[in-house]
Amino acid sequence: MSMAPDSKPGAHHRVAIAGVSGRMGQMLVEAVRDSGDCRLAGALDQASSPAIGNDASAFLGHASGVAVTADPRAGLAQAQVLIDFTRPEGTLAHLRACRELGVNLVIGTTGFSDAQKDQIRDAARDIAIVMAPNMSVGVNVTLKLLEMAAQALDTGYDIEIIEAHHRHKVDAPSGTALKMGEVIAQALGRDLKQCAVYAREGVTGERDPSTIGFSTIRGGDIVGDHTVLFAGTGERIEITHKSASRATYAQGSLRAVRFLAGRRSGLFDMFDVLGLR
Ligand SMILES: NC(=O)C1=CN([C@@H]2O[C@H](COP(=O)(O)OP(=O)(O)OC[C@H]3O[C@@H](n4cnc5c(N)ncnc54)[C@H](OP(=O)(O)O)[C@@H]3O)[C@@H](O)[C@H]2O)C=CC1
Ligand SMILES: O=C(O)C1=N[C@H](C(=O)O)C[C@H](O)C1
Repeated sequence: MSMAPDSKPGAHHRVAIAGVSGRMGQMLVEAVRDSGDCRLAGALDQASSPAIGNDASAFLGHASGVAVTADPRAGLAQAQVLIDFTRPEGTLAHLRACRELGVNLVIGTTGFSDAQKDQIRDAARDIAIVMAPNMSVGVNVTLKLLEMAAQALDTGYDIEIIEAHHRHKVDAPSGTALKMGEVIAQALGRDLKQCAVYAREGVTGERDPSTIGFSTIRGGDIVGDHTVLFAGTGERIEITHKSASRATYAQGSLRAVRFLAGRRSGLFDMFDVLGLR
């Protein structure tokens, strides 16, 4: 296996990655390695991870010269920006370290509570953050399509959001499905907290037309499928996005890194990064 250290003298975005041995972490290491303008500058994982102390790119048969550490200060020391795809409690620990050290943050993690989101909003007074439950261009364009569809189909259409993911996913519904619900609810002047229906069982009664329903499928290695169904009388419209590879999330994350360069504070999402607002 060839292990040539990666020097990239011209690269100017110094990127640390949290959850570096995870599905997204590994995809991000590869995307950074293959990019012309980013360089791996730190690699974080849990103290219990067998990867601690190893080179972060070893799984690619390549040496980045960056060892995986569980110490956020060590992992962030050389970084301008951290990309975090972990779990909410991990992201919040990294957020505190980023705030102390003035390191910007790209958050892909999903499953935050409202209180946890408030902590992120507060930290964005001191550092610049891009946070989005889905970094792919396709999903963010789909969100815009949903906004338009919801406005045009505001009466007479029942709205159901169906998502499918791999067997390892721990949160439900997916962050993307919830975001789709929020976008649709906002377009219709509804509050998702009041109108979301997350489960149905037994004698449910007839469907309340003001609700937005969610269905979750978990199985195998499904990367991520989302469908929004607008079911009317005599017709139905389905808007579907299917991910076949996590590379799209990684590429979107690198676009977020470039967007954050030179920004000192503020909370942004992929609509800002992609100019879709
Ligand atoms: N925004 C987007 O575009 C996308 C978002 N996601 C989200 O990203 C997150 C990660 O997904 P995925 O990569 O599939 O998950 P994985 O479980 O494959 O990876 C998570 C990584 O984070 C580490 N980790 C877990 N808990 C903590 C913690 N408390 N502190 C620090 N590190 C921790 C894990 O370590 P260990 O293995 O040792 O537990 C692992 O290295 C999920 O919330 C998912 O929904 C996923 C894809 C796209
Ligand atoms: O856990 C995943 O895999 C994914 N999570 C994100 C979500 O919860 O929406 C994005 C994508 O669907 C993959």
